[in-house]
Amino acid sequence: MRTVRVAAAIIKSDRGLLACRRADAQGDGGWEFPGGKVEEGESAEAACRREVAEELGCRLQLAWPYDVVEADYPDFHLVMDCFACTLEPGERPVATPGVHSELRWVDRGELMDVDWLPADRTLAQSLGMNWDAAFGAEFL
Ligand SMILES: Nc1nc2c([nH]c(=O)n2[C@H]2C[C@H](O)[C@@H](COP(=O)(O)OP(=O)(O)OP(=O)(O)O)O2)c(=O)[nH]1
Repeated sequence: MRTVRVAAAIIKSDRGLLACRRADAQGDGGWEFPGGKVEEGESAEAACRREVAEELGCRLQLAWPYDVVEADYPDFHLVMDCFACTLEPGERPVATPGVHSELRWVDRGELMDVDWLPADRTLAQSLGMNWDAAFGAEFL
């Protein structure tokens, strides 16, 4: 099966983690962490920073490798490099029409209330369990 390599940004602010609702051709889609496909010859971190700039119009400050998530979808195998990120001071994400229909900051206790894409559910669970380790002051 075809493998699709994706990089995703788990962006933390004092309001929680940024969840983005995909604007699919059929309308509103599932919720995801912003990101997209890694291009030929590009590092996953560079792809993560590029996609956040393109889709949300803002710059990441930190981008630490958090996990690599794999999932089998009906038509492809997903390998997704996920980074624990912060925004450069003063940056504010704005949804690009046609890419995301809605943005939402999700706090630790709300992580499992979100209708995540299938690959993101276990990731969200792991983020809830490892919140302090991933986003503690000593880490970020
Ligand atoms: N960005 C992102 N994609 C995810 C997540 N979870 C998940 O299953 N995916 C899947 C959905 C898509 O099939 C694929 C990413 O493709 P994409 O459409 O965002 O990539 P892209 O921005 O480069 O899009 P394109 O221009 O090539 O269409 O990975 C996630 O948390 N973030």
